Amino acid sequence: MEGTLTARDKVGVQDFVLLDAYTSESAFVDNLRKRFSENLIYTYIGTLLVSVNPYQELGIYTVSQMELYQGVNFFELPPHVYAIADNAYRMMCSELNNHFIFISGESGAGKTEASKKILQYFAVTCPMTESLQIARDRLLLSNPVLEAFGNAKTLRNDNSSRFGKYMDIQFDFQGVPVGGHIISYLIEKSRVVYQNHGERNFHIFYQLLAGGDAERLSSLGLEQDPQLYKYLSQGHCAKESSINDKNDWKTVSNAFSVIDFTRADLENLFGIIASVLHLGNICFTEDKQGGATVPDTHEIKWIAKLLGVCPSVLLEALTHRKIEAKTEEVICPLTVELSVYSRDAMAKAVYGRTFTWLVSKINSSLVNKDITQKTVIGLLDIYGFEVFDKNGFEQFCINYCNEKLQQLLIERTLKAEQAEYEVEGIEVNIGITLRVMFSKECIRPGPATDLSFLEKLEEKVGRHAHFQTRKLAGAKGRKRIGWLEFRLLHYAGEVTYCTKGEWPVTPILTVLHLQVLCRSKNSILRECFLVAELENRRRQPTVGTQFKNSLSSLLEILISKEPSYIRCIKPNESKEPSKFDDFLIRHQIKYLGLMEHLRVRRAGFAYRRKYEHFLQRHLSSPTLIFFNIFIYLFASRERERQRENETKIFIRFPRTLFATEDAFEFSKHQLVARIQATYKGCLARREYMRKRQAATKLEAHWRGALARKEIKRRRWAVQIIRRFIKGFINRDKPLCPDNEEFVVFVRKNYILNLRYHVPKNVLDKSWLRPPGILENASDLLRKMCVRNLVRKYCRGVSAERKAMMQQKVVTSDIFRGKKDGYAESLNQPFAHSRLGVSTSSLSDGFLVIHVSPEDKQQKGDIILQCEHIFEVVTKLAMLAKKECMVNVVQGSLQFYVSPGKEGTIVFDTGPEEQVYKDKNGQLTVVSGRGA
Ligand SMILES: Nc1ncnc2c1ncn2[C@@H]1O[C@H](COP(=O)(O)OP(=O)(O)OP(=O)(O)O)[C@@H](O)[C@H]1O
Repeated sequence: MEGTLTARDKVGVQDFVLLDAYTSESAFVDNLRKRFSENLIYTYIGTLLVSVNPYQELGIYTVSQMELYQGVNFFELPPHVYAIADNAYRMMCSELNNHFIFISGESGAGKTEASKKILQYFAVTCPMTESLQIARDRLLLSNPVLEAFGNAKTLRNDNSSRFGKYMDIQFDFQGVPVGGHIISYLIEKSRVVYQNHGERNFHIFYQLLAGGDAERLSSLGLEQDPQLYKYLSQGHCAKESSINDKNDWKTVSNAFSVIDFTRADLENLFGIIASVLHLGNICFTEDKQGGATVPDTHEIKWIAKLLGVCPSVLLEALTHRKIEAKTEEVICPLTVELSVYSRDAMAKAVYGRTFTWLVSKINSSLVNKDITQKTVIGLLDIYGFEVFDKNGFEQFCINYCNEKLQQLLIERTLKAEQAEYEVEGIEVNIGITLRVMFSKECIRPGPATDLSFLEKLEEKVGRHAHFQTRKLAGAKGRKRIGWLEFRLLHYAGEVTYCTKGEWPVTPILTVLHLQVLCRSKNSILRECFLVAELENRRRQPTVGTQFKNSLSSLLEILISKEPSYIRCIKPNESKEPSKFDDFLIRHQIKYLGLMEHLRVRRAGFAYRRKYEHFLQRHLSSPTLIFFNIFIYLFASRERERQRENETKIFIRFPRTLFATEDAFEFSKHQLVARIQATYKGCLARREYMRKRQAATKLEAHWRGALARKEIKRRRWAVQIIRRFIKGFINRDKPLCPDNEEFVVFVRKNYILNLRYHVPKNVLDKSWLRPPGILENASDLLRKMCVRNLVRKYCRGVSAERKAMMQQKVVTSDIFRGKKDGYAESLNQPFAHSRLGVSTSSLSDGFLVIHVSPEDKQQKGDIILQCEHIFEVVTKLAMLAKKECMVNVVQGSLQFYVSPGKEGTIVFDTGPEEQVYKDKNGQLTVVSGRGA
């Protein structure tokens, strides 16, 4: 309903219950038309689905569509056949009860398609185990086989189901489809022998001829051309462009292999199909006695071969009949006309029972061997109400069935409605009169002639208000009813039935037929025609009684289940897409009882929802304001209707609901924003909490790891310290495990420290104090160090300095302790230059002793003259260990008189030796010329 409300302005209303003019058929049709023109073929009447055949593919049956509807509240999405299927399935799963979906409508309205869509929906959306896929495939593939044998092209539908079908899909407690069961109703056997112009026989005949290979056809004595067979060519449309028999044959052959048909089954089955075709081609001529005879027994032979019967017995069964008197039996020949009737009767019976066998064979392949099967959903695809120009026994049965089913619907729906209103404390006066039209006399075996049958009817049900014959009708109605007709007023309208010919009040099979068929070698036929039937022939129920019985058991099946309804409507007779024939649709609306149904739904209130659902949808702040007003209005208007156990809100006028809905629409954006914000907030909060938790966890882990590391470190430190202390305590002991580490550490440490404290020069006597255990080593090291320093020092001493030092040693030997000032002199280096001796190269006896003039007070160099200059100079040099200090100059030599003042001695040779000082103070020494 909510989905309905959303889209109501766009294309009509999606639920007829929301129509203002709900009593107007025109408004109903208008709404249907409006939606149909937009390809919206589905509309609800409450929970009933109205479907208009679109006659085109609309793309609304995709897997994504199925997923869309899966598990969604019925009213949340636009009407769809999937919504009905899903609703039934969910209810079945949650309440563990049985359901059925009743699909009705006239031929071509789309019932079979709807049931196929539902089956596909279950196949796709239900949970599935691998082993149960076979059951699912069989369920799906039973359809093409049933359609091949039970469907035919009619003027109204190229693939018209010519039988009613009820299919149970069985589910286990988990909602997995585990099996199925099919019940067929009233296959249209007359089609086997006769088709109207433009119609065909059952598809299987054409499929076999078109798709069967040459070998198979020849083994069945068949030709490919369907025109050669009388039973296939009466409708003059054996070949139909919209039907691909060859392809369909492939599908059916494949389906046969999936649903457990053995080779022998297929041989027998196609033997029967071929026999029916051969039967149709048997021609009778009149013999001299007026009896029927068969001039060409070609067909008889083939039938006898295929069915495994005796040809002469078969021939006799077709051309004779047995008259059973009290004591004797007489075989009488039939006329040509009766032989044709007999032949057709046999063909119909053979095909009809073979179809029943086929259904039971399919059922045995669908059977669920698992006894845990829990619930079922039934699909009832049954012919809708039929009103033709000429209505016979079949229409009577179909309409009887529809009447019964309508009765069931009314009982279930109305009672449910009424019960709901009562529970909710609301009074309803629906005013529906159930029209039970059929009494058992209508279909009771009666006399053989059509007229006497009618008279019997008049006698039994003549007083019934809804029954009329020409005799019973007043002067006005008389003209409209024929002598052999009767008229019934069904819930969907008047139908006039003709009793001529088609009312099989007695069994149509003769004893001779049964005798042939019971003894057939074809195992299918033997299963279909039991010998026991021959013996109990008189007690066999008529077709009508059989149908009535099967209908009663169907009703029993249905009564125990929860119903859902789909009403299919055919938009036009020409099978064209987008063509909406008002007249035709009105007619269907009428006989499908849709207006009646709508009236019932609207008799009380257009809208009823549980309070919580209603509030859930509308209780947002902007709508709340409106809602409050609305509640006030509602409460004041309906106050008298309040009862104690109210659980639902009922709104009578759609406009009130729409106004609420408009307010809802108006506030939708705000709502969406708020929902979005709340949702995002919720997501963000969740994310934040997640991160926070993660961070806390991470932090805890990290801290734990750090703490563990710290503990490890401390433990290690404690061990080290302990070992250190132990080592310290045992440090003086010989090297042992207790002190080894400590000693190594101390050594290492001492040596490392020592690096920074080694003496820098030979005079530095400092030394790092060693620990006790290292005293020896330290001593050795110190010595090595000193030696090293000394060596280094010695290497660094120049020869000059060495000489000076040697001189100092001599000085020491001479003066130490003997002469004052010696100690002070120690620091004063001896200058090399402080003492030098110079002589001239000439023969004079002069020598100059150079003394360094550092002190200004002191005198300068000493000039000496001696006789033994060579000896003096040599001894001086030797004394001073300074041979090199003797300087022998030529010409002149400089000397220091006093610091800063120099003098010069000029040496020269002359005739005589002389020493003189000139005016400048310059001293000149002249030595005599050598010899
Ligand atoms: N929902 C749909 N979408 C498209 N085409 C459809 C739909 N329903 C029916 N049709 C078309 O209409 C044709 C007739 O439908 P279908 O055979 O289901 O009718 P029916 O009511 O079962 O008729 P009958 O009572 O004769 O068996 C289908 O072959 C198909 O072409």
